[in-house]
Amino acid sequence: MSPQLIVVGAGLFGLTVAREAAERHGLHVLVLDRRSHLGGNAWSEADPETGIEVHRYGPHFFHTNNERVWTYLNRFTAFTPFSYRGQSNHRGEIFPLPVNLATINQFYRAAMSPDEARARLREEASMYQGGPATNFEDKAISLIGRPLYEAFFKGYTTKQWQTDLRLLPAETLTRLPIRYTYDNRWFNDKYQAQPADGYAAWMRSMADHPRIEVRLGVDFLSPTAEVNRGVVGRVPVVYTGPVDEYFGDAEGRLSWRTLDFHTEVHPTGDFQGTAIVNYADVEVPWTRIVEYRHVHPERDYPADRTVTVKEFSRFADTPGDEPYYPVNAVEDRARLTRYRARMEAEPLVWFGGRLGTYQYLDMHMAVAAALSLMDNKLSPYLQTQTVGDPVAS
Ligand SMILES: O=c1ccn([C@@H]2O[C@H](COP(=O)(O)OP(=O)(O)O[C@H]3O[C@@H]([C@H](O)CO)[C@H](O)[C@H]3O)[C@@H](O)[C@H]2O)c(=O)[nH]1
Repeated sequence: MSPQLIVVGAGLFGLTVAREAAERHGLHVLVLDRRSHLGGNAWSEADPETGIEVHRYGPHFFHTNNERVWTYLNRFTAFTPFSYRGQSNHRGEIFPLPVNLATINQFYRAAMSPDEARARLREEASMYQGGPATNFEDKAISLIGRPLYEAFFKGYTTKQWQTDLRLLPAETLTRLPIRYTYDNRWFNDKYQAQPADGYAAWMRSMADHPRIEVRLGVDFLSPTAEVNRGVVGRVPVVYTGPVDEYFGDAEGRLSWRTLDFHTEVHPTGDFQGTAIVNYADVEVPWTRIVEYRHVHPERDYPADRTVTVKEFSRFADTPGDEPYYPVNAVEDRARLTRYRARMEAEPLVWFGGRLGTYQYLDMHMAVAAALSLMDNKLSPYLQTQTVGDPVAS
């Protein structure tokens, strides 16, 4: 096949673009990924000892309000309903999260009504006397007051980000709802579900098209790769790898958090009774324990064994570290502005996805952004151009 579009990165953004280009425009699309599997960080596989599906790069819970994204993805996988409900271990006691009426009442040893709880948190929050709350700490204190912030957010976020919490953006906090009901679903979205046959099957189904060729283990940025950046300017490229790496760190390294995982198999059918328990206190070195069997209660998993994964967060500063979370501290934002100018000037290259745009994208956001790139930029371009100069395959 002679590629007419090259997609670098086989994550959800890249696969959506590839599929759309193949279907809408009949293009031959070459998808490259330096990893040995599809799906980016959404990849999952069966634990060899128990058969339980484990998300290799940490838990992925699909959720969206976007009808178009939901309808689109249902072409590639069936979904089973799954609403993630959070729990947090604070000083040896389990509290429901995100902060809701049960959390507030348990924390204050009270039986407040929704109105009473609102009034109580308003009173706590009124202690905040600063200016506009634009950073994580100020935002948290101005919303829920210092006691709840210090119990459930300060220690956890310090462990997760290891950055001064006054330098983290407020949006990191506002990913989580605060509710005055007993609802502890993590997300508000209309659709909350898991791919019925797992993430690997979903990703393979997206890539399964006669005009899409996938080559794994190919690093587009390596000059010795069989297809590499030498094609830039001749063939349209959608690049979803790290943007700073693409430009040789010319504007400085963007900071990322990475995760280390500690997997254990236990001789019991249920280790913690739920999919995730967060550990709020800074003295506990891990951020959370994930027990994957609870993500698929409908499956026939072993009754006498279960697998858990402890997560530890740190800066991605060693070669080979996987970038997970853009830290997005003040100096990162300045660097990103300069990278954006370079991205604009790069001929025939469209940047996308979490790594390519340095954005904290959930799965549905990656798909929506890919569809939007097709609608607003790539499709208009492809309709007016003769796509030529196929690269040797
Ligand atoms: O106990 C907690 C939990 C969270 N925070 C802070 O809130 C930030 C946002 O939380 P969240 O988006 O859930 O967490 P994370 O960034 O780790 O996202 C990963 O988790 C899943 C999913 O959200 C379920 O957990 C998602 O798919 C992943 O990207 C968080 O960064 C903390 O700063 C807290 O303080 N205490």
